[in-house]
Amino acid sequence: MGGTFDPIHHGHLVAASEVAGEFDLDEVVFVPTGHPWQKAAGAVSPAEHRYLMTVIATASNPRFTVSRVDIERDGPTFTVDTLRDLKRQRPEADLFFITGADVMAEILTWKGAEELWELAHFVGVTRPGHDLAAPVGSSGVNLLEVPAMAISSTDCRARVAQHKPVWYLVPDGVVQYINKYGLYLGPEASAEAGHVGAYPGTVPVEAP
Ligand SMILES: Nc1ncnc2c1ncn2[C@@H]1O[C@H](COP(=O)(O)OP(=O)(O)OP(=O)(O)O)[C@@H](O)[C@H]1O
Ligand SMILES: O=C(O)c1ccc[n+]([C@@H]2O[C@H](COP(=O)([O-])O)[C@@H](O)[C@H]2O)c1
Repeated sequence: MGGTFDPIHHGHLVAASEVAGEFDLDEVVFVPTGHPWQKAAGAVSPAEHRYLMTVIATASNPRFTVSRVDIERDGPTFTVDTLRDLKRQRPEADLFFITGADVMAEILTWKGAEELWELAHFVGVTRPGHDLAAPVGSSGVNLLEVPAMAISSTDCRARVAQHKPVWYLVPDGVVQYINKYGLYLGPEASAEAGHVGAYPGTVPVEAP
């Protein structure tokens, strides 16, 4: 499952768990993006924070792992590269790529979209507020209804910035990580609050 995970939340985890159960997957690899070029013109937290929050969130599930392939590759993150890297690392694996309905609707705009269907089975899951459909011209795409989790990373970031709780929207360890590093407060509020490790700023998203 690829994502920016800024931060990872229970919508991601429920989607991954449901797909793993439905398709009897041996492993779900969470792949935090390096440079998510289609994210809104704003900014994305440093990859190491997003990676570590993903590790914390998935640590208790023996079938969940986290890959650094996208954060270690320079340049914009393209799923065609992600899938090739994962296939190189696991030549015997039958790959599935999990997306929510919003992302499924965008796949035809991705780099090398026409090749993607041969590299993995795509599984689109329902997400509140979005219609779920297989992209025109795709092949081998599965659609799955999962328990509705009206949670987004955007909303979690906004809640933290407004000093509202994110308990139970994200795993407890992720709440504590966000507080420890003063994420999503903005650099000034974070420094004033004297958080461990100065807030390292944000990384502008660059289009390819
Ligand atoms: N609540 C949810 N239910 C189902 N799928 C989800 C949910 N939230 C995210 N996803 C899916 O998880 C993947 C990674 O999403 P991402 O990390 O961009 O989270 P997000 O909540 O959409 O973030 P943001 O609000 O910053 O855009 C995408 O395929 C997305 O569709
Ligand atoms: O390959 C692309 O061009 C492409 C464009 C946008 C998003 N993706 C992938 O879609 C997944 C979800 O991305 P995001 O930005 O919604 O967190 C993640 O794995 C991204 O790398 C991929």
